[in-house]
Amino acid sequence: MSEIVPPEVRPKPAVPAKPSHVAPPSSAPFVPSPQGTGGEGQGSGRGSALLGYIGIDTIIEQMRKKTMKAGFDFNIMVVGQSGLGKSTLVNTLFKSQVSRRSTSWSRDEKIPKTVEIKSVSHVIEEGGVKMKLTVVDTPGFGDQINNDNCWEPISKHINEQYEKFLKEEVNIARKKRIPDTRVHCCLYFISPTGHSLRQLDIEFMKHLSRVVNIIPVIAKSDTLTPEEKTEFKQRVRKELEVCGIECYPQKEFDEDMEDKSDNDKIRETMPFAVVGSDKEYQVNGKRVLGRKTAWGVVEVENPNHCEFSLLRDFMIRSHLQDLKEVTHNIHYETYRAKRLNDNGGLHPISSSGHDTQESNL
Ligand SMILES: Nc1nc2c(ncn2[C@@H]2O[C@H](COP(=O)(O)OP(=O)(O)OP(=O)(O)O)[C@@H](O)[C@H]2O)c(=O)[nH]1
Repeated sequence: MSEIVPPEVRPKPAVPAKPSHVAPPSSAPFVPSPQGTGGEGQGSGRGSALLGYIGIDTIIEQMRKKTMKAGFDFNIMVVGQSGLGKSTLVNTLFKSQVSRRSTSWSRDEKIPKTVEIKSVSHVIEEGGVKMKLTVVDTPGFGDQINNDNCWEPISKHINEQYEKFLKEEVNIARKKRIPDTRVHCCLYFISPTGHSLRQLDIEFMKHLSRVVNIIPVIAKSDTLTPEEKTEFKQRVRKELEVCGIECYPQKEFDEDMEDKSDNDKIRETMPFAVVGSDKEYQVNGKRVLGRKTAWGVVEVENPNHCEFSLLRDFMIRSHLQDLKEVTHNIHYETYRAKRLNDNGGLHPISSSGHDTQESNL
């Protein structure tokens, strides 16, 4: 395949791009015939398998290379009362110390009585692909005596990231690649009470589901029996429906029937009943992540024990890109449209003739 040349110096292509396994073209220029048999009759002598070959099928490879070079950003926010296993689950998820435990934050520190938001970034590499994972933690959420409006600082933080992105976007000399600090996914930890959602859970999800992708999880599900778990999950789904709360993946954004059928299965499984642990144990000769109890090891990645692996596969393997797209195309777009609309739709020009958009956003 030909070398990548910046657009300014790139000559007009005489021969379309081809995969490397294709023999080099003859010196004759490529002239597509009306029948789509390019090169035919030009004395090229190429095999019939190459006739009409344009090279569209190399687009995926081109995109893969570009994306690999640029790398991925993925930002997860974890929200829930203290002690529900947020740090443990995030550590389990990426099998590395990616949550706040890896920073100077110490377990002995007193839990702050206000919601303080902290971000920690790590670069994870797998199979040559780099991903910058940022975990946004919200210690102190719901830990106050009066938890009214405790979702507000979280909502403010999410909107601030949209605002940052918007400011970069409307800049005349904008960066080639705008740093993305927007929250792509919010894991909301539900306490494993076995009863129902608390008012705080409902309030949080009601307000935040409109601005961010929420994935609810039942924390520490090893503390529930299988029957209790099933009933609790059903009750939570019903409550969410009654309250009109749409978690991710939202029905209205299913793109086609295949998408709908895949997402329906996920919606029927939610909220994921998870168990977290970053400790390994020997089970049947294999090392597994688990929680050792007096009755045996709860295997975190065993789907018969909990839904951690379902959550991981869903969030990382099947829906990571979609989480980012919904964030950009729906949540950010809604923020952007409202913000620019509030601003009169146009950037006001100051008396000096300068665009005042910076000061007005
Ligand atoms: N039974 C059980 N215990 C868990 C689970 N996950 C974490 N724990 C334990 O719960 C305690 C609190 O876990 P953390 O991960 O620190 O909880 P957190 O939500 O990050 O808590 P804060 O840091 O206070 O916000 C630790 O002792 C963990 O070992 C789980 O799935 N099941």
